[in-house]
Amino acid sequence: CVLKASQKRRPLSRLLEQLLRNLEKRDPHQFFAWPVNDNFAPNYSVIIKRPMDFSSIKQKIDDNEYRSLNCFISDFKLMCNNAMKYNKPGTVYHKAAKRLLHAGLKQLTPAKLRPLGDILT
Ligand SMILES: COc1ccc(OC)c(-c2cc(C(C)=O)n3cccnc23)c1
Repeated sequence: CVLKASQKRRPLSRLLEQLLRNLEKRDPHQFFAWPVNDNFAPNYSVIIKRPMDFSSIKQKIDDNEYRSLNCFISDFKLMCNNAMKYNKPGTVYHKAAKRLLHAGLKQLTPAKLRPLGDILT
């Protein structure tokens, strides 16, 4: 069937959704799935000025807020760096963030992205 204009996803959005799904697989405990709650993380909103999580990234994709792949990658790095800033080294969250950042950036190298064609140009 022919998709209505409203159902057509922009090529960049379709790519970012695919990349997001692959990144989420590297967060098996879903520590990064939702915004961190101050009730579980004392003073989180005081220490972390720009919170970020996978659900917020998904919302930004759906709202067409990402104008480029680099903006998407910046939010992914922000999310991981927030966790490495708030949580002390050696904690489960700091270690999970470090692993996620490392694994995620390996998925986002030009060599890995090139097969996706000139969608990025
Ligand atoms: C233990 O189960 C959960 C469930 C959801 C969480 O964040 C969405 C977190 C969580 C995630 C984080 C992060 C990412 O810093 N965190 C920091 C302190 C206390 N809890 C958390 C933990």
